[in-house]
Amino acid sequence: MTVRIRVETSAPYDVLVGSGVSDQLASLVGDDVRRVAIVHPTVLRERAARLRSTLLREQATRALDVHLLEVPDGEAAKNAEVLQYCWDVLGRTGFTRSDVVVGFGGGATTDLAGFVAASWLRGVRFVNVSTTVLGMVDAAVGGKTGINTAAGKNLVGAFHEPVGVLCDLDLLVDLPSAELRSGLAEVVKCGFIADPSILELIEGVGTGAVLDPTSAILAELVAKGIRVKAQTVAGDLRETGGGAGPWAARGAGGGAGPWAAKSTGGGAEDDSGIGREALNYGHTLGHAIEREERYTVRHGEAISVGMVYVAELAHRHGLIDADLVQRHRDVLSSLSLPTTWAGAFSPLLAAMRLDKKTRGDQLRFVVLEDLGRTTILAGPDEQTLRDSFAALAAPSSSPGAAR
Ligand SMILES: NC(=O)c1ccc[n+]([C@@H]2O[C@H](COP(=O)([O-])OP(=O)(O)OC[C@H]3O[C@@H](n4cnc5c(N)ncnc54)[C@H](O)[C@@H]3O)[C@@H](O)[C@H]2O)c1
Ligand SMILES: O=C(O)C(=O)C[C@@H](O)[C@H](O)[C@H](O)COP(=O)(O)O
Ligand SMILES: [Zn+2]
Repeated sequence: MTVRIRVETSAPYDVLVGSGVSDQLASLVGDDVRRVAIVHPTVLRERAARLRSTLLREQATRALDVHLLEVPDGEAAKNAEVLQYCWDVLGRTGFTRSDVVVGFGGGATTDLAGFVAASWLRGVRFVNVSTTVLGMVDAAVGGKTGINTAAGKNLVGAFHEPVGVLCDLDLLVDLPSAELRSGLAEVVKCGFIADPSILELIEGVGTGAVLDPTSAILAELVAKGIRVKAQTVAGDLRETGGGAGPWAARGAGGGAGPWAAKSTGGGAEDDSGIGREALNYGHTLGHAIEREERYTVRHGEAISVGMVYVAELAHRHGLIDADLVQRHRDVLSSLSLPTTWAGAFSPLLAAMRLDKKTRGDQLRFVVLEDLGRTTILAGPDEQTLRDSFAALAAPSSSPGAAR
């Protein structure tokens, strides 16, 4: 069965989820296209060659050049050097504004490919064919593209939407289970910020089915995650805040300008809706962990820890009760995702200051004010930040062991 989810931004597009949907790439590439660049990681070399053959077969009646741009696996592709390599290939092959970039891989690959498409000739069409759970439920949808710099995660990029997204569930069978779990962290995020039925499903069925790449349960969770992402970005594509979307996120932003914090010194901002920033739940600390650990920690693992952190922070500000904090630990650890962290806080605090939600000197965190309802906590005091971090220590913590 193929599920079609519409992303209703100003240039709407569909996300297709199902077995074998990558065969539909030809229909998204368009008729006036002369060249296609498929950006893929090393691990998908053979599958990318197959994707190319299928595309050429479907378009056999006309001239089409399909170039394979192999990039390093994972986060090692999200840097200026690899970006430059992609630009060089596009230049050499005469890529024009009517040609198409295809991101074929996980979130790291589609973030890079999207930024290649956003920057080449100031913007060419692109399609994502996502191959990881994390990519399907999150990275491939919504048009955030970019790379890392030495200073931090995703610090250079652009909003540039794909013209379509294909989530081929057949591709998940080769995905290492640690990667699958990492992707589920973003699904759990969607459960806490917007759709608690996700949490109920995970809690109700047991992890066997959830972690089985061929299960109907996983397919359902992927579709639910995409719906949250699609509806959230539809209301606030460029993360300017507000736009009380269907998920009723509340907090900062809105009419008073996106960074008009309504309260300082650790207050929950209060306005008409936090819009897209809700999707950053757990990411302030999570991105800092990724950077400090030189990207040896998976994105989903880092944000798993980050979600427990902001749950602790919200609890210390009287926003949520201890049971809801514990629910974070329970659901994430049931998926063998990390909920503890050891190590120094100061470098993480320094990295968090470069988070994109920061305004001036004021750190801003996405927190829950209830299950399924987010707000922004602006400028919490440093002691509370440290106390919440201390709560991440494992019961018998030794440095480096509590992951
Ligand atoms: N743009 C966004 O909105 C957005 C949203 C969430 C995450 N992200 C970004 O996405 C990235 C994480 O994405 P990810 O978890 O997909 O990681 P990833 O792209 O690094 O992929 C994980 C690993 O799995 C390999 N892989 C990919 N597909 C495979 C398959 N089908 N079979 C076997 N191996 C496969 C990759 O080569 C890589 O080594 C991070 O850089 C994160 O910042 C972006
Ligand atoms: O789509 C969004 O918006 C998100 O915040 C989704 C996140 O899961 C994702 O990791 C995103 O790349 C983070 O964006 P950033 O702006 O904090 O770099
Ligand atoms: Zn993320």
